[in-house]
Parts: sequence; structure tokens; C-alpha cells
Amino acid sequence: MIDFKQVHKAYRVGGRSVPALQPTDLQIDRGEVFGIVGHSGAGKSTLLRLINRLEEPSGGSIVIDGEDVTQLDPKGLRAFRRQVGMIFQHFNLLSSKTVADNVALPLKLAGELSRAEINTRVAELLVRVGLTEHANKYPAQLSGGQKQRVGIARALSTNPKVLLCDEATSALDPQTTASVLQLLAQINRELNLTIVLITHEMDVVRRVCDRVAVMDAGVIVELGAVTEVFLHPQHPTTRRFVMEDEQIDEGIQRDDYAHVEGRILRLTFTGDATYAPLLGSVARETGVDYSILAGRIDRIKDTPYGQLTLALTGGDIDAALACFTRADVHMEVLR
Ligand SMILES: Nc1ncnc2c1ncn2[C@@H]1O[C@H](COP(=O)(O)OP(=O)(O)OP(=O)(O)O)[C@@H](O)[C@H]1O
Repeated sequence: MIDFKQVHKAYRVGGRSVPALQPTDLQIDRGEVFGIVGHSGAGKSTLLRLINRLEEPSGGSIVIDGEDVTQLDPKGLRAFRRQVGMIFQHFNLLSSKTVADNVALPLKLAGELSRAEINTRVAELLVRVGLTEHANKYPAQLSGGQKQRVGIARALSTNPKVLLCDEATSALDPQTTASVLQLLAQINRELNLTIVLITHEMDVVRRVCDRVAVMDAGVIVELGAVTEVFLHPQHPTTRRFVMEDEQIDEGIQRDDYAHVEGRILRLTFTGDATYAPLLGSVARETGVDYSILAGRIDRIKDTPYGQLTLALTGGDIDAALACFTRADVHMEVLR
């Protein structure tokens, strides 16, 4: 669907070249929700804006649905941009236009539908985002979440194949964030729309994304299914993101570990294994005692998972480790 081949980008600043994206290969599949996470300056916006050519690449090719979009002339580019909707952190609505007129704007600019057809389409879109009653209000009369819903309806108006989300929930409170992410997930399911979102919050990735790329200094340092990347992060940048998300303080963690004896391990349960009463049976079978140093039960998109950090003492620890290895659980020995 979206295919980056050796795409790179450097900005020119005062005669100097500032690299923002190192040569990158990336494939995003049709119908997936693809997250790009990274700290400020990592190159997320640059990568996202290359997809609809709001930024011009310094080199490489970007093929979308079989078409090399780096080769488009201005007319081709205008037509292509109608197939790629975009929503923004600060919504970018026109304050002098009503909700309905904001949503209608791209359709009016495209000039392909009659006024009656545009009205019908706008009404459908407002139902989809739950804003029918607010059609005649102005943006200033709406909450942040409602403004973003207008942004989403506007982005969907031209029936795009791809929706780009630029920190779309960063200006919203946690509850509103959850409802906007739910709406994006529903749109993805119902329209099979490919969604690419950038964020600096792992929690956003956890809630809606299928796959995620982690960026650091213009490079994708880790890429994979969200469950894999979350539960078994490999790169130090990814590990830091996951620890931040789980609100783990490395110093406190070290202190906790120093206070306990024996082996320390982390068990990760996914799917149905999350609910299995494994610990008690292993303790009974092998005579080990365990203390729980940290624990969490949560969901990654629709997959439940549990993660426990344990200290094992007494009994037959090797036999306990063997039991965990045989069980439907991922085990990491931390000490
Ligand atoms: N228009 C520009 N001109 C010059 N340098 C730029 C421009 N846009 C971005 N950069 C630089 O490119 C690098 C990547 O920036 P980018 O905005 O893509 O990162 P980001 O991960 O999206 O960060 P943020 O979350 O802060 O938006 C940074 O060093 C930034 O300063």
C-alpha cells in the first residue's frame, strides 16, 4: 500500500543541510493502523508528511497503491492528495465556518459533487463522527474532542484510502483521547482505511495500532507487531518508551531488586494464558516461594496480557524455571 524505498530527507537551514530522515525502507499494508513513535526531533512528522508530499524527499521513491508519488505533476499531486486525508494536533479548522461547512470544504474545492450531494455526504459524515446536533455550531463552541471529530469528518470527506494523523490526540485529555482513538479504530474496521499515526505516547500505540515503528534521530530503530514491540522491546529507545509508559522508574526498580534475594524473573502472559493460575501450581510443585515485585494486567489493542516480575527463593528454583519454560508464558530471567 505505502512503500518507501531508500527515502531520505534533509532540510536546508542557512546554507547547511540538516538531516531529518536517514535512508529508510518501509512498507505499510492496506487496512492496518500503523504507529510511528519517537521523541521530539526524531523525524516522525517528516516521515508522515513525506507520505502526502507536504515535504519533498531529498531522494528515494514513495510508491502508494502502485503509483510513484514522487513523480506526480501538480495536477496529479492535487488528485493524489484527495486520496490521503490528514488530521492535526491543533485541528486546523476554519473558525469562521460552521462544523458542516468545515467538513464540506474539501468537497467544494474538489468541485465534483453538486450542492445537494455535498449536503448528503456531510450529513453522513457527521453521523459517523457523532456530531449531527452540532452541524451549525462554530469551532469555538466545541470541546477539543468535538473539534477533532470535525477534523476526522473533514479528512474523510473525499473518501481517502489513507488517513494520516499528526499527534491527533496530544492536545486532548485522557478520556477524550480514548474516545477519539476508539473512533479511529472503528473507522479503520468499518472502512478498511489505512491509518498512519505519529505520537510520542506509547499508550496511543497500545490502544489502536497493529504495528509500530520506533524512531530515533531520523532512523527506524525497531519495527514490529505492537504486542511484540511492547512486550519484548529490543532497542534501548523502545525499552525507555515502554518503561515510561508503564511508569517504571529505573532507580526505584534497582532498589527493589537489591532488597530481595534469589532469582528475579519477568513472566509475560498473553491471550488466554493471562487468566491461568500458573504461579500457585508451580510453587506447590517445586516448593519455591515467590514475592511479586511488579505486576500489570492490561490490553494491547484487543489482546489481554499480564506481566509479573517475581523474586523466587527456596525450593527447587531450577525446576520452577523449567515449569515456566514449558508453560504458555514468556520468561525472562533478570537476575
Ligand atoms: N522545516 C524544517 N526546517 C528545518 N529543519 C527542520 C524542519 N522540520 C524539521 N526539521 C528538523 O528535522 C528533524 C526532525 O524533525 P521532525 O519534526 O520530523 O521530528 P518529530 O519527531 O516529528 O518531532 P516533534 O515531535 O517535535 O514534531 C529535527 O531536527 C528538526 O529540527
